[in-house]
Amino acid sequence: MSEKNVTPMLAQYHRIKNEYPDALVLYRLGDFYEMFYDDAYIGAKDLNIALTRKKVGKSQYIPMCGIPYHAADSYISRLVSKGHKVAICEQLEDASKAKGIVKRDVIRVITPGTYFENEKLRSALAAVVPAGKRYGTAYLDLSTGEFIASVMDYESLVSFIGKFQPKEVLIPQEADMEKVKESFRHIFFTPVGQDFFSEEALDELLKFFKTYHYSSFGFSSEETDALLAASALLKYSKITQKTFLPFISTPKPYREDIYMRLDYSTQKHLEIINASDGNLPLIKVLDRTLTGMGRRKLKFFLLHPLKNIKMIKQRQEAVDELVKNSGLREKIREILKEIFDMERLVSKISSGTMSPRDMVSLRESLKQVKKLKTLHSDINSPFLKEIFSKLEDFDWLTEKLDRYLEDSPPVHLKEGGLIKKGVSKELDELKEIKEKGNRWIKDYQEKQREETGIQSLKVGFNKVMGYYIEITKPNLKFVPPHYRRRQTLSNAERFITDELQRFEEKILTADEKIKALEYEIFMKLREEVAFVSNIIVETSRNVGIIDALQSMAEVAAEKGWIKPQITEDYSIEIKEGFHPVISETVQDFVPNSLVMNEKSYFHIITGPNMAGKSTFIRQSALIVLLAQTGSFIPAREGKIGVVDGIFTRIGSGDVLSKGLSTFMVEMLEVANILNNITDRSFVVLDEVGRGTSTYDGISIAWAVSEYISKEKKAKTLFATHYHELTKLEEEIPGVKNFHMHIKEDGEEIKFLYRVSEGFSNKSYGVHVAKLAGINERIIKRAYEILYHLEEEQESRIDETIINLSQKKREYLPLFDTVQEGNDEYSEIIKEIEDLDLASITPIDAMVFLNNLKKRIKINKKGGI
Ligand SMILES: Nc1ncnc2c1ncn2[C@@H]1O[C@H](COP(=O)(O)OP(=O)(O)OP(=O)(O)O)[C@@H](O)[C@H]1O
Repeated sequence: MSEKNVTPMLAQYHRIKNEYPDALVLYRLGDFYEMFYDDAYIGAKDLNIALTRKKVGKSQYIPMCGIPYHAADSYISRLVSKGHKVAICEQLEDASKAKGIVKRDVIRVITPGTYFENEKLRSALAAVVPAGKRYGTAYLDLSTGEFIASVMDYESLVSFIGKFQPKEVLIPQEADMEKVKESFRHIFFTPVGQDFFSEEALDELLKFFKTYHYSSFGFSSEETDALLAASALLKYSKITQKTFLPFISTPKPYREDIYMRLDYSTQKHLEIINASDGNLPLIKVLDRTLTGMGRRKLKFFLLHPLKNIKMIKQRQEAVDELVKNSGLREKIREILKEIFDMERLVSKISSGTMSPRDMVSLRESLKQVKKLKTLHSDINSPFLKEIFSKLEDFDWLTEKLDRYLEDSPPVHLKEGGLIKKGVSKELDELKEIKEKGNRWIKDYQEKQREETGIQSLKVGFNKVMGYYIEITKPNLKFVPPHYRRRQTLSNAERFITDELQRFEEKILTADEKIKALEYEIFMKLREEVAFVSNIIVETSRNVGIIDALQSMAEVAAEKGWIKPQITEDYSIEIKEGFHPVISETVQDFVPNSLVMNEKSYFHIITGPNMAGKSTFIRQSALIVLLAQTGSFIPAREGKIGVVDGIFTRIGSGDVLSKGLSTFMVEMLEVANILNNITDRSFVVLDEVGRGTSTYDGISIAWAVSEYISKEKKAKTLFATHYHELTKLEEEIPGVKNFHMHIKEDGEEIKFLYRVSEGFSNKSYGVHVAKLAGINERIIKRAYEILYHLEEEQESRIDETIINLSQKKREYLPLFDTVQEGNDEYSEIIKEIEDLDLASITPIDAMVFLNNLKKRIKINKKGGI
């Protein structure tokens, strides 16, 4: 259709759509939001609604689909969760009063990361900008105003995104972020122009927070890339929110150096926040929080265990006091129950979505905070005391809100019924007029009858005429001169007086005026609250900390967990520890102990399938993790030498990215562990090498164990079915063998779930197959094959290992064949020397190695 031929409405639509080519435009038409053209096809398909057509000329039609205005929220969230941007195009004037086409424009663009008011979607935004070998990274949650930024390496970036799980990540258009995208297929990556990450955007950020220099946020000059990412987030939020931006805290530096390393695969393997089918995640067992702020804080604590011993002890003391003083804990819990999600409420203030009911919720929450504050004097632990003392008193505000706001106002702002009597004289008068309108008319009628002596005089009302005084024809001679004629009927005449007219004006407009005036007063009140939103948010975050700490205490008290001793030592000692999650569901869970020190730090754990190996190694990692969050631990006694990170390689897990085999993922994770561990790390390996042939698997498992135990000396628990590995104990002093105890009774075996010293050289895999119900004949045949294989294999592998152990191990035997002095040799050595291990990613390391191997092969053949 040519531009000339389009209807005015369609011309308006095209103008708007041209401004938002990458968004689905929801065009408001009466009670519907309509989508046209390609948007209609997408909308109809993704929302599973009917695709219709709209007549736009004499005989022309365009594709259309629509959603009802009153149910728009659920449709929009479905579109957004599929990764669409949605531009909401509203009518900006009353259609009945508009001359010509109704004015319309986009009032907001909703994207996966900015739909902050939709609780189900849990929208949050991040931005990443490459900065040399590192990344400027920022995160903004518009529903709470939380805003953090940092500069980090690739591994930390992946871990950061894994912890915060933003729904949408802004990246510079030209940046190659394929690797990150591969790891997070459920997150939407939105490329934006370089201007989002520019000096100008940074200036805008500083202006927005009314400061001249970023140092006032606590950032150093080395962290400007973090601020560029933060600037992109602010710019994007402003552009998408258009009119109302929710409350945003000043950006705060995210200091990863105070937290232990917890990479993304470890977060997943340990099932801290989410668990695979049917399992409970750790947080479900630990969550006794009573507020939204507390829930978020607890999640943060669990994903950010501390490294700093002083900070751990501070938190521990707080939890300890709350465990011991159950009266205090109960008082705190009673108060917390009455506190709403203040952070979320405050964020609504500046976005204009705060309803009068929200305001009442905020008022009631602030009153509870005051109650909480009074408990300050009952507290001894310095950390907890400090947090309580930071709670602000909002008496002036709650008193004002009490005076102003009705106790149960309606949800909608423009319905009236929000403001109490005594706030505004004008409002009170208006309300009185409205309330007393009928009474006044009766009185007025009485007064007129008396004054005129006409007993049949009536004061009436109709929509066309308004108020009138009706006098029958015979009485017309008694009508006083100030009555003005309005209408003549067959047997009566209708009049109006100045007084009645004034009343009419008042009463007819009173209702509208009341609503408008109440709205105005409410908006002023909201502005006042907005003015102190920073302090309210600060207070509500402290409420969150109190809630998270009491939750830890509640769990510890209820389950009889103990306070571990936290030390600077290398050693870890856990007496009778149990798995915090599995022990909840398994009856008679068998506790197990773990002692690791300089003499025994690499534990190889063997044992049959189903004997409890995985459970034991995971429980140990979880206990260390819990201890370093400041929590109590599920054990009889515990002494934890602080670790700098927990690294796990467990099971096949879910495949990080499509296109990579399970074995490749396994090796990537192992490579990451080997690159990043130190002697202070805690490593958990479950069946490394399982995903390939037995010989390859054993060789890799052997070499990895040797490297970790000899070179890195990281405390490691390695569960394996490769019994050959138990020979490492003879070679490396810190390596010790353990096995899962079982009881054999003829053909039957019984799992005791007890970890004992020494090794077990049987897998009982066929036995487990039998337990699973596999046909007796197949089981018999499997035993036959097994005996045969065992005899053959044992002699071969043993021989190899004995030979190997007598030979000095070289980690780069590949170069034996490349002669020194050879150019290729020097080049290869130089490339290895130049390689920055701290910044190379596992996948790049694999590619690099592969390349070297190829070149060496060629060299061997006499090539080059
Ligand atoms: N300490 C324990 N006390 C009681 N039951 C336990 C204990 N540890 C494990 N179990 C039970 O045994 C089951 C199997 O445990 P787990 O997966 O740890 O065995 P595994 O040795 O790692 O097996 P596989 O080698 O086949 O992976 C658990 O799901 C649990 O029901």
